[in-house]
Amino acid sequence: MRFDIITIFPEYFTPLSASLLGKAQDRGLLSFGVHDLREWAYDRHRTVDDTPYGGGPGMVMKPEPWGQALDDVLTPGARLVVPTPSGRRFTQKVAGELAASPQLVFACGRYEGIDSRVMAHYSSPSSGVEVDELSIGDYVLAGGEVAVLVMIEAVSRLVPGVLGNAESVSDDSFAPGRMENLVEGPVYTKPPVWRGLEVPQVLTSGHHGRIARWRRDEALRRTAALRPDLLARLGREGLDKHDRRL
Ligand SMILES: N#Cc1c(-c2ccc3cc[nH]c3c2)n[nH]c1N
Repeated sequence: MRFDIITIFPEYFTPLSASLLGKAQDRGLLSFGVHDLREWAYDRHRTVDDTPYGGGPGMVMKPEPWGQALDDVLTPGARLVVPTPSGRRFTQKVAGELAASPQLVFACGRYEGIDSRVMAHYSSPSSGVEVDELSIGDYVLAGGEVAVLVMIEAVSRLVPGVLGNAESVSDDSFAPGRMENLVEGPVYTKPPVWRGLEVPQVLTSGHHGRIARWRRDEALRRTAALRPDLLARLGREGLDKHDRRL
């Protein structure tokens, strides 16, 4: 899977060569291209912003450099992802959708955002590109770079082979299927007792059925306590007969 990022702050993306993502690149599972938008700003000062039409505070990113950059970077079948506080919520389900794309191109806005004609241009059916304006949450950042790091990490770990055999995405919080609309329960490792606190006995019982049941019960309890909004979404069809006993 190919990720391309267009930004005026390429240095934000040096972490991509670290840890999980670095190893996945070395194994040829993922590839990244980080591009400085100013390479497509041809005036002497490499200008990428200007004052907003209609007045108002701040600056808006000019369409011309973005058009040149995206024309060069996008390939057929790519998805263009534009982080914005006004976008569709980025969720585990959306991450799964994006993970199916051969190429994701991320447009990192700054200032008051990117001239809206850029998204309109690439949203037209003739462009052959799918455009997703996405938000990682209801708070305001200074630009799209941090949001892109979040999305890349969430999407990359869903690409087959990126996670080791020991790790699984199917039991993740929010994972489609049995964990959709649920958060994970508590986790434990050695020592069996720490500062007087013991590991729940069921986890050392070796009884896999009981362990699976306990984990689901704990996931339901934690979801009810921490994310009742998700539990409401789960609805009765998402609960099995045992769950309803809780
Ligand atoms: N995704 C996302 C965002 C942003 C965001 C994204 C792009 C720009 C460009 C200028 N300011 C931005 C804020 N703020 N909060 C979110 N959840």
